[in-house]
Amino acid sequence: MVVDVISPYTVAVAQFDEAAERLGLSQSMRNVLRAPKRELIVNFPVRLDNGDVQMFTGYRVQHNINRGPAKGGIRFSPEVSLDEVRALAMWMTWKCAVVDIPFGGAKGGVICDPHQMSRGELERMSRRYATEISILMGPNSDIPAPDMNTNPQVMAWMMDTYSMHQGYSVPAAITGKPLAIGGSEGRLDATARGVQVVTRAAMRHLGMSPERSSVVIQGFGNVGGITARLLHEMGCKIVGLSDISGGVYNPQGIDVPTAMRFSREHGSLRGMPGTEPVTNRELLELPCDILIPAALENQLTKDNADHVQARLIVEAANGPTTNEADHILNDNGVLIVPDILANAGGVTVSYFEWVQDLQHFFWSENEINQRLESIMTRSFDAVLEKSTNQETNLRMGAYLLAVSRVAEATELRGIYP
Ligand SMILES: NC(=O)C1=CN([C@@H]2O[C@H](COP(=O)(O)OP(=O)(O)OC[C@H]3O[C@@H](n4cnc5c(N)ncnc54)[C@H](O)[C@@H]3O)[C@@H](O)[C@H]2O)C=CC1
Ligand SMILES: O=C(O)CCC(=O)C(=O)O
Repeated sequence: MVVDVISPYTVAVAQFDEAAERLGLSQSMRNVLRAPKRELIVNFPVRLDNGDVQMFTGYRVQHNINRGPAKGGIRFSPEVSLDEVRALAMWMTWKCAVVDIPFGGAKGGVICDPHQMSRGELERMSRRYATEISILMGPNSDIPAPDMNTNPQVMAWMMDTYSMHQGYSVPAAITGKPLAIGGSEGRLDATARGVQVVTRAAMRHLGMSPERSSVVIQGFGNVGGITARLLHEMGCKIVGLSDISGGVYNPQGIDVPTAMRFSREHGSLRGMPGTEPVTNRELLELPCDILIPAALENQLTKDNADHVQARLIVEAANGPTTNEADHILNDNGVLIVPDILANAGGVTVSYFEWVQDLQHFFWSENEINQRLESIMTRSFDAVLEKSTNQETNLRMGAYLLAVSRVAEATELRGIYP
């Protein structure tokens, strides 16, 4: 059997090209905005617990820094590749522009399996990776944050390593840190809270009510798990959940706090009592009103898009839908809230964290959540208005807004001759 390998960067570039065409951008501007500005590949040694030394490969890609310092998370996974990091960096550029925060786009990653590493090995790898990319990092140049399989502890090690090299603490060099060292209230929940805000807005647009809406969520980590909790609290019926080990389904509804406890105690959702096991593939095709992919890229493809039963998809993950699937879903009348808008709550509160670190003055959780809600609501409304005026879908509406903002900054700076 021939398996299609879908390049996330090809998906990202095709999305950009369509927006550039609709905006009528000059070929020069397209060339500037399409190309990643900097790509750093690092191979570095880490001592394992058994005394051996293993070489790891990591990346940091800055796609565009015309609107501000490069910003974006760090992913630890065996699947990390330069192509993936490049795509994720490009999506960060448009994401920061959609919500209109003064950052450019970047992303980083290390090829590794953190679930097979001890805490000591993970710390040594995180610190060495931070050292390797410290030539790019800095509060005015490039500010990493968490992404898949990284968390506040990894950010703390990276911040400490960067600060050791400077000779003083530089909390604003990284976001998503623990509160005790300059983290922000609300950052842990921020991506999911943003997903909740746009899901509610999209439901209102479609005339759906939480009490009569069923939800399936793929991925039960920082983004998927907290999104499940928030939508459950909002009154939605969560009927399907999954993690890397597979999915669980109950058409009568899953009690999310119980699922969280079960997952914590057993290491996965597999075997949760009162649920039926499903594969991650089957999960995406379950009967439901709202589908929220919150794990990986390329989950909705030409092979399964026609089988999706949801009428609303909210892309909590980055790049979960291929371009072919996007066309099929649009043709089938499914409303898709695109990743660059849907999951922008995380980077928005990262922006708040950076601002608080720079001014050494911290805000309450209430202030953070209110500001986040206001930015996400304003951005959703702007994207909806743009897509309505331009007679296009929400993804293209978001791209038209984002790309035109980055193009305007580029034009004003006179970056190309
Ligand atoms: N953490 C953040 O602040 C942000 C994350 N995102 C995106 O959200 C997505 C999830 O990230 P996090 O929740 O932070 O990661 P995480 O590491 O906390 O959780 C990832 C979840 O996905 C599951 N998973 C991994 N591989 C899978 C597979 N092949 N099939 C099904 N499930 C699988 C894992 O078991 C876990 O439940 C990623 O696409 C990430 O780029 C987007 C914006 C911000
Ligand atoms: O919080 C940030 O700076 C970036 C989070 C991230 O990696 C993302 O939005 O995909």
